[in-house]
Amino acid sequence: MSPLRGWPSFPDELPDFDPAGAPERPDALFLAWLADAGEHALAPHATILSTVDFDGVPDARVVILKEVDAAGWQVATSALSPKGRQLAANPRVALTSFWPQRARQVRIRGTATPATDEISAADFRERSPASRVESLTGNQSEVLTDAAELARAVRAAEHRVAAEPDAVPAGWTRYLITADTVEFWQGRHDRQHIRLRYTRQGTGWHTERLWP
Ligand SMILES: Cc1cc2nc3c(=O)[nH]c(=O)nc-3n(C[C@H](O)[C@H](O)[C@H](O)COP(=O)(O)O)c2cc1C
Repeated sequence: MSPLRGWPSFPDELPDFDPAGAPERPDALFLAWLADAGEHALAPHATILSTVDFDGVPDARVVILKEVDAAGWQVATSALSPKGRQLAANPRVALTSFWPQRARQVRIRGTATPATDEISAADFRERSPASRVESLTGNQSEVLTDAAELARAVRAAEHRVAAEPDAVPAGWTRYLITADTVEFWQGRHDRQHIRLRYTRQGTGWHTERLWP
């Protein structure tokens, strides 16, 4: 038997989820689950952003959620990065959050829209100096052939952050992800997992249960 089968997926104690009592809006339920996850997990606001590349092939990576409200889910990245270029060509995305300590998954499908330059710049300036250095270092996801070149670029970025604390790298962008569907999955040990999907309908949301 594969040794991978031995690992437990979820803790013994799982939270309950009553879809009948779920809020009318998915952002409200997401925020409630996020707050709950924050009491049990590191980085509950880390989520997987899936995009589609120029050949129609899916791509995915972890990003941090910056804001969630009735408008949607916000993330930030460089528009010059692979994912940024993919978003410019095809704004259709998915977000997937997974909180194993609570046996909860949320799947969002929607569209990403870049925020204004002012909002994106403000996002960047709120970041810690270390993460500003990281972004100002640039060349994200390019092939690194010489580690010394990275060290030089990091030093240059550190000098820049110290000399120009308001500097914003070209392309830094906040994206608002407007959801079309949001599905909440609550795992259960009896495998009768509880799934509730919200689908946008006019100005409101339609909800339906899904089979496990
Ligand atoms: C916990 C965690 C949080 C991350 N947060 C972000 C983020 O908010 N924005 C970002 O651009 N990359 C973030 N990254 C890095 C991305 O996963 C990815 O490596 C990078 O953005 C390059 O992706 P791309 O080549 O698809 O553009 C994070 C990675 C981890 C593991």
